[in-house]
Amino acid sequence: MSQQQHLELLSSQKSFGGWLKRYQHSASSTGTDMIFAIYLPPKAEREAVPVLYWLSGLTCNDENFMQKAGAQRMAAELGLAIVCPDTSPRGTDLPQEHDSYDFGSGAGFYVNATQAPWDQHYRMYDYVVEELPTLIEAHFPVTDQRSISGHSMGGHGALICALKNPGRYQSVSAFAPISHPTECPWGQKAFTGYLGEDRESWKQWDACELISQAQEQLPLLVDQGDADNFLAAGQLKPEALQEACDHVSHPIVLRLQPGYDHSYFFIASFIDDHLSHHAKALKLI
Ligand SMILES: N[C@@H](CCC(=O)N[C@@H](CSC=O)C(=O)NCC(=O)O)C(=O)O
Repeated sequence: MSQQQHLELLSSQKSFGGWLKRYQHSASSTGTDMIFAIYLPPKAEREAVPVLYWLSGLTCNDENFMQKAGAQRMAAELGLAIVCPDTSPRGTDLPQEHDSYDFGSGAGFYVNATQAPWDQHYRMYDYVVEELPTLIEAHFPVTDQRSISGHSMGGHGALICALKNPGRYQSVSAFAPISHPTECPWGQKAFTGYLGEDRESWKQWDACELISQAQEQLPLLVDQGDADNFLAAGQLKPEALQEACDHVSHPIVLRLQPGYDHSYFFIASFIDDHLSHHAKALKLI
């Protein structure tokens, strides 16, 4: 099992007194090798620390957030580890897998595919919710206190992972999440490919649908730039998330940030607020 798993260290860099490391391992959920990045704050040299899981968006891998969000300084101060998985299995060569940026490689959507040939490998939900935390908690000086956040496709991933797993995360937040994937072009393309034509089956992977059945009301923190081109294109639909929350009185703070786009410049501008949100829930401050 995971305790015996071999982790191959790919790189290691000191950062704000802690360490940023990248590892590769053989993942049973995806049946492929997977790479993840982990930032361990200085405090982890003395005691176990909680973990924030960050799920990135379309076209990303484990590196985008660690290189662009500027989260390490505050994570070091707080004593918070950060783990970034990849956004899809790699190393497979399924039909059309590498043809578009919004489906297949780099676009796993954090679901468990049910449709061939994707169902053999595209099981990113199981990977990020179960396999990766089990591995992280067995190999690193971390506690079982977890939070989750993400951007765009990864914001969708963070929301559904928290909503589907009451008690597993202490807090959740998202930047420009794909809030209502069953009703936007990105989500409809991905869900048709991974989950098939039965739209009823899609609902278990849609945050707006899951809100109404939530057994735990973790307060949602969501930031959205109002100059985000994907907002204008109808891919993100934060208003649907707000409406779904209002309908069942689910707590949400949805902030429309004037002038900000969809990029990591936007994420870097507000990452400290999100880290504070998680640190409070994790009782670090
Ligand atoms: N290439 C595409 C857009 C790709 C893009 O913007 N990806 C975002 C996430 S979008 C939703 O999941 C991203 O995070 N990119 C990586 C980065 O480091 O910025 C196009 O051209 O439209």
